[in-house]
Amino acid sequence: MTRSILISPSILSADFARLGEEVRAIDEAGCDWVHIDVMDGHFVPNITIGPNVVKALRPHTTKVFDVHLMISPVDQYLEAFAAAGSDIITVHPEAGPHIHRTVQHIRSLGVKAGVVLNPGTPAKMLDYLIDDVDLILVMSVNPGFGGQSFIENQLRKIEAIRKMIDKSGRDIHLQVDGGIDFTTAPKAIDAGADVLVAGTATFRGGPSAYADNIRKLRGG
Ligand SMILES: O=C(CO)[C@@H](O)[C@H](O)COP(=O)(O)O
Ligand SMILES: [Fe+2]
Repeated sequence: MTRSILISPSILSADFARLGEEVRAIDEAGCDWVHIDVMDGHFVPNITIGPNVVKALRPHTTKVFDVHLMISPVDQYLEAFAAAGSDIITVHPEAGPHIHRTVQHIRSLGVKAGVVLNPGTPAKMLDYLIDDVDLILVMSVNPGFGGQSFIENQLRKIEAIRKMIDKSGRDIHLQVDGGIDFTTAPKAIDAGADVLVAGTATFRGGPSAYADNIRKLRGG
């Protein structure tokens, strides 16, 4: 089955001094979504950006803002990220006491809800969430940093989740994040992913290379 592949560049690898320009450059280069990694130095050992930056970037593109929250506790920040212009908010089950309630909360804000599985988290935990999410994200690195190596055994998890999604009959995106490059992208696609997050592989080579990088990641 051929499904269309979406590319969501992680702006973690962009030039932070020129973030607005970088977002416009990946938009013009043909990205589908913009992946925004939010880290708090507590849930993960790195600190990135908050809702004010998301809001400041919003006028630079009309593309989907795919916001990956790596903050704990997460619930108290959902309103701010929704109001800042997020289209999808993706949360880790370990980032709050009640993942099902968190997902319902995100949807109540008029935003699509994603759930993300760390490399050590089994697909099984989706059994009672799959009916309530719009996106499932498989981390193919441990969260916290760009530029890490793809963990190959996550391909089995992607395959298993693809079967769960197809069986559910629901329209759910299956996203993969971490170590996606021109070699690992086709493996993730073959396993059943339809949204690829790529930071290092999109931004490598500077703005003149973005369009080519995105096209190659998509398999073109
Ligand atoms: O969420 C994360 C890391 O925690 C990712 O979105 C990375 O930022 C992806 O970077 P690359 O592995 O593509 O460089
Ligand atoms: Fe991410």
